[in-house]
Amino acid sequence: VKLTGFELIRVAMPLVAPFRTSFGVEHERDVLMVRAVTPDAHGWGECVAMSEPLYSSEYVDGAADVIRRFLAPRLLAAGELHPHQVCDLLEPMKGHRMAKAALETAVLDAWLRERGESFGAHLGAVRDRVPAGVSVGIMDTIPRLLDAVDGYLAQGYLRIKLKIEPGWDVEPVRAVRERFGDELLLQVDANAAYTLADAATLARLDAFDLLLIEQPLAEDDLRQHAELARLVRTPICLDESIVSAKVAADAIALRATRVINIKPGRVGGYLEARRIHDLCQAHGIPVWCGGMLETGIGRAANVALAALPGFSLPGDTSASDRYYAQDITEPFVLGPDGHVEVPSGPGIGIEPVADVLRARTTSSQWLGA
Ligand SMILES: O=C(O)CCC(=O)N[C@@H](C(=O)O)c1ccccc1
Repeated sequence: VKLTGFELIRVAMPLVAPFRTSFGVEHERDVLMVRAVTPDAHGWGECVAMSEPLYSSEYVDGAADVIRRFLAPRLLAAGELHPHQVCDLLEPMKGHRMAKAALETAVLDAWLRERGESFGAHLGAVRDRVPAGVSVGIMDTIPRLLDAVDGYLAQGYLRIKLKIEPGWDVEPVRAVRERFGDELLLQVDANAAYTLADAATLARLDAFDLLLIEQPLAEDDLRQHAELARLVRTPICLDESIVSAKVAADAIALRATRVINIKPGRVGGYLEARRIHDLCQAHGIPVWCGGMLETGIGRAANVALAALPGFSLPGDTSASDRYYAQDITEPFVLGPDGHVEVPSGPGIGIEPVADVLRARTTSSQWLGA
């Protein structure tokens, strides 16, 4: 593609309800969107960085700054470039994977729209709809948690993921398992809130036939997760730790993980996400698509990724109304079978609704070639 420039757009996205995890409560997302413009098309990328560096070291103002000052100029200086060259062009700049992912996705989306090829087709999707799981935050009381889970199951979600943290783990999980029965696909996400000293507590979760325990220990605790995996029967799934295919290979070799949550923003983009998918398939490691409360822009690309053959577990590819009363795009909805449809149009196959984007935009900046 021949890039004429990038537009950085910040949008304010109020959440339908506060979303509480082990690192805090979110009421609104301040989302950085990247629009890549070429003479014949434009493409979209959503940066998944949060407002504060709580999930990882990245945060939305930092992502905008590193794109403005260091990353976009390199791509604009390249003139003509293939989307598959973006990660090599940006490699000299260390880290900032969520910022890089947004740029690569926008360039890839523009290139695909020019060619009339869908994101799913390009990545190797084998399905036109994917099973939807839902992430349930930490609640004030167990009755409130049970009501929330009941509501999501009534909407048709096929898998429940419960956020846990020390003090909110065994009892809430027991209550959900007892209330909704043994058939319910149930997993937990600790967001790195535990240490090896908590192994006995985490082992008590083995009683509830969970699909997996997600990221119980710190992001850089690969060896410790391998040790925990010998003390706990439930499969360990890594999220924050898996920042690249290289680290995924180490985690698999160390037996630190038996399932991997793939988040394109965390690993630097959808092309690296596909490399991790391919690596995991080679090792018989199931993967699923994680979520970062994306708007319909990021959601569209995630749903396409979740349609690849190795994505054998429902992902956090919920409907738009899980987080937003009004999405920036036409909303993703849950079908009667608890699945979400993979967009089939060129590129990510969806566009922001112009007047919603305008109404939600808090700032925009043009970075010209
Ligand atoms: O459904 C979604 O998009 C969110 C799923 C979810 O729980 N995301 C968690 C996570 O740790 O995976 C998260 C929430 C907020 C910020 C970062 C991460």
